[in-house]
Amino acid sequence: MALCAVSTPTTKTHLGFSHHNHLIFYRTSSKSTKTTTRTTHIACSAGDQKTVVIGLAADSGCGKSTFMRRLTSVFGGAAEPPKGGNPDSNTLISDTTTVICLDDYHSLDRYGRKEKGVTALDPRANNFDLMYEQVKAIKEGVAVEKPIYNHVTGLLDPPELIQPPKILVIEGLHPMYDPRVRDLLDFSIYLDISNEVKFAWKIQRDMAERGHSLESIKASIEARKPDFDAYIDPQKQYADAVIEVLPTQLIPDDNEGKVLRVRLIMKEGVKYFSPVYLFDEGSTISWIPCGRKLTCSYPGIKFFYGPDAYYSDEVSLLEMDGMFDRLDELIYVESHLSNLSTKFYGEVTQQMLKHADFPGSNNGTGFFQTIVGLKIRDLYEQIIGESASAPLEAAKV
Ligand SMILES: Nc1ncnc2c1ncn2[C@@H]1O[C@H](COP(=O)(O)OP(=O)(O)OP(=O)(O)O)[C@@H](O)[C@H]1O
Ligand SMILES: O=C(CO)[C@H](O)[C@H](O)COP(=O)(O)O
Repeated sequence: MALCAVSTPTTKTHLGFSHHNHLIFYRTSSKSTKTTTRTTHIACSAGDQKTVVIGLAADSGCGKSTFMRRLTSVFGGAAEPPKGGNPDSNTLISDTTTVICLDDYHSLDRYGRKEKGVTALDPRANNFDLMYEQVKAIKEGVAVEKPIYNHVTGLLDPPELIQPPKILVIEGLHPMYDPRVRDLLDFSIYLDISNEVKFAWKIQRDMAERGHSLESIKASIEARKPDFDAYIDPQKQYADAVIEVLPTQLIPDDNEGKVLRVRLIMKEGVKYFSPVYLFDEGSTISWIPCGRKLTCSYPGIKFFYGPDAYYSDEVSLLEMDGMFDRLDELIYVESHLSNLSTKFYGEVTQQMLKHADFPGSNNGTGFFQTIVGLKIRDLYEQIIGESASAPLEAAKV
């Protein structure tokens, strides 16, 4: 029997069951907008299957949801909000994965933040103790009652029960900010969207789809920038993979943001993760695949691959500038990449075709997100394979 710590942010006390049917005792407390936690230590049995924890960091509106849809699709099955739960829940559950949004750990609601003059990006508006306790509990196979931040009302709603899944993805502003939470991650990704591109995407969504004015979009980006620079951006140094999205270099002075230069930065020496390479591992290669086998209209497509340094780490860099004209021809590019962790020839292309309507499907954002999704599946299978063989090895000794 292990000693389990379960922390929740409400005043209810009740009993529940983990997905392995172990009895769990929840004891909780809260103050309206500033959440306090009470931790109850109880005897409980941790699950026999480990939950693999993945962190995905990015600013708001930078493609986290789209990435999550691509990732869960790699594992099969649709991701849905918890059945019969709060319609404004931010959680998505599929057979294999549960994606929780770290906005749920805002300790100050919209009104509390306004009163105190802090943004949601400020660590003071977030409860890292609770985030740590709950991610740790889930990793150990124990269900938790996680708060819900309601984006419609701007308030904290009553919590929802989260059962330990095979893969837990924690996505949001701060998955790598707190060292305790960071240490729980089996793999981490940072979506690094340059200011120019972020602005173009925000205009596309918030102006075209949500009726905001250009001035209000500019003002909101400017207002978030100091805290973004101070608390969000530095997390990329800890990421195992970074997807960096920049304006194209193929069109001089382009400011439309339609053609993108996307860089997949993959840390070397990460357990269970071997970087993807183009043609020849470790060499430096510039490749223009346009011609007989790949249709390219203006401004074309350019790939780059090579070793590089990122902060103090050795990395492999794979870069794609430009747009695909025909997704079915992507197989030509795929066949020149190695270490993709696909299960059959053409799996990346198949995934891309399956989600051709998702944002970024005709450029490196969708392509690299799909590749990272496959690498995460591979990492998960290696971890599970290793923990399944560990008891056998121990028995042999
Ligand atoms: N790869 C992409 N290419 C072009 N546009 C994109 C891409 N990814 C995202 N976008 C744009 O950004 C918007 C937000 O994307 P998404 O919902 O995936 O981001 P998010 O980080 O989950 O946002 P939020 O945190 O605000 O919920 C999309 O509606 C789309 O307009
Ligand atoms: O940065 C964000 C992460 O999604 C949001 O701005 C933050 O969660 C606050 O949300 P809202 O604007 O709905 O109060």
